Amino acid sequence: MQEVVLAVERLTVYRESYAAVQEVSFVLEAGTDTAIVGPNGAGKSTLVQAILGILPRQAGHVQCLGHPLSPLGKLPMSVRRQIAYLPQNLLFDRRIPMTVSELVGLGWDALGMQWPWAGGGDRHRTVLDALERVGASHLRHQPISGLSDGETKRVLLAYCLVRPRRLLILDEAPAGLDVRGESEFYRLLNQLKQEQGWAILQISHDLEMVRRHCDRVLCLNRRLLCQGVPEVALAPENLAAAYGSEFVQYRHIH
Ligand SMILES: Nc1ncnc2c1ncn2[C@@H]1O[C@H](COP(=O)(O)OP(=O)(O)OP(=O)(O)O)[C@@H](O)[C@H]1O
Repeated sequence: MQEVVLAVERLTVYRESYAAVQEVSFVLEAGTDTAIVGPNGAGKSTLVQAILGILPRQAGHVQCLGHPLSPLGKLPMSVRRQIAYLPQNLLFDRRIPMTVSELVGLGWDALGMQWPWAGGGDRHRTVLDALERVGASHLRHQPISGLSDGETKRVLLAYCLVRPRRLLILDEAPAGLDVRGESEFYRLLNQLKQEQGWAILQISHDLEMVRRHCDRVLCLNRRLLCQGVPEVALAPENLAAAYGSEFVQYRHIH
C-alpha cells in the first residue's frame, strides 16, 4: 500500500439542521486520482469543505499526512502548504489591479508574512513554469480583470501547481475549459500523480471522464453508497442507488 495522504473516518457534517454528510469514511493513497460523484445536493462540496476545515464537522476524524485536523479545522502550516484546493466558483473582486503572474506568485509565497520581493528569480521561473504547464504563459502580463472564465480556470490551476503539493482537491475543475484545455488538464493531473505522487480528489458530474481517468470513485448521497474502482462503483446498481433507477435506464437506452 502507498503512503496514506488523507484519511477520513465517520465524518458527519451538518448544514444548519440538515445532515448533509453522514458517517463517511475513506482513505486516499499517494499517486491516485479519486472522484466523488453523486446527484446535486448529495453533499460533495460539503464533504471537501469539511476536509479542508472550511466547514465545521459534527463528528468524525480527518487526518492529512498523518496530522489530525483539529476540532476548529486547523492543520500545521507545513501540512497546509501541501494541500491545494480549486473551488467550483471562486468569487473575488476581479477589479483588483493584479496581473496573472502576480496572482499565481501568491501561491508560491510561503504562508505568513514575508517581503513581497523575496525569492526573486526562483519565484519568477516557477510562476512561468506553472503557467506554461496549464497553457497560459501568454496571459502572464494581463490584468486578471480581463480574463475569460476558462482562462481564469487555467490561471487558478497554475496557482495550485506553483509549488509541490501532496493533495489536490478540485471541485468540478474542468468546467469552463475548452476541449483542448480539458484534455491537457487530464494529462497534467496524470503527470502530477504518476511523477510526483500527488493524491487528487475531484468532484465531478462527468461520469465518462471519471471512468476514463480516475483510479477510484466515491459514490455519495449524504452517505457513502459505495467506493471502489470505476467499473465497480459506476456499475448500474450503484448508479441507480445514487441517482435513481430512471437515470440508469435513460443512460442505457441513449
Ligand atoms: N449554506 C448552506 N446552508 C444550508 N444548507 C446548505 C448550505 N449549502 C448547502 N446546503 C445544503 O446542503 C446539501 C449539500 O450541498 P452541497 O453543496 O454539499 O451538495 P453538492 O453535492 O456539492 O451539490 P452540487 O452537485 O449541486 O454542487 C444540499 O441539500 C444543500 O441545499
